[in-house]
Amino acid sequence: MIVGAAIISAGRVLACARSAPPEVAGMWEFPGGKVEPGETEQAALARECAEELAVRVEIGARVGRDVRMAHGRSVLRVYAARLLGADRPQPLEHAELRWLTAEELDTVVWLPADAPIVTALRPLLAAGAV
Ligand SMILES: Nc1nc2c([nH]c(=O)n2[C@H]2C[C@H](O)[C@@H](COP(=O)(O)OP(=O)(O)OP(=O)(O)O)O2)c(=O)[nH]1
Repeated sequence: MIVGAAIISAGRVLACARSAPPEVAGMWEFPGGKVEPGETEQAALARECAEELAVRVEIGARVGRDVRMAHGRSVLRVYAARLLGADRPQPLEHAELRWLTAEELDTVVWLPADAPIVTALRPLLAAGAV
């Protein structure tokens, strides 16, 4: 299971450009990663957001459906999240971070598996529902 966090603040979602591996460097994703054995999905997201962005997050509702990845062995699941305190994301592992409005979601090239998530996120973001 791969989990991702759609971190939302003031009507924008945080998009992160991968720095590696070369095949996907420069493509955009939600911060996150593999859930480790014995870890809840929420704990995995909190850990990954701390490692990748140096922020604390509160995890909310699921966004979109589970997406089976190309090789069929893992699944991508994304949750809405919000920043805690005055924490501000830093690109500790990513090439670049951008805050995107609903209208700007298509201005970056997302990893292919993220397409249905982005489609589900767009109306939620536009309506201020997340
Ligand atoms: N984090 C994240 N990974 C995604 C997204 N979409 C997508 O296809 N993936 C894929 C890319 C990778 O093959 C995999 C997650 O890898 P990762 O490198 O972020 O995970 P990780 O930190 O746990 O991995 P590792 O370096 O410890 O092996 O899921 C997304 O939106 N967020």
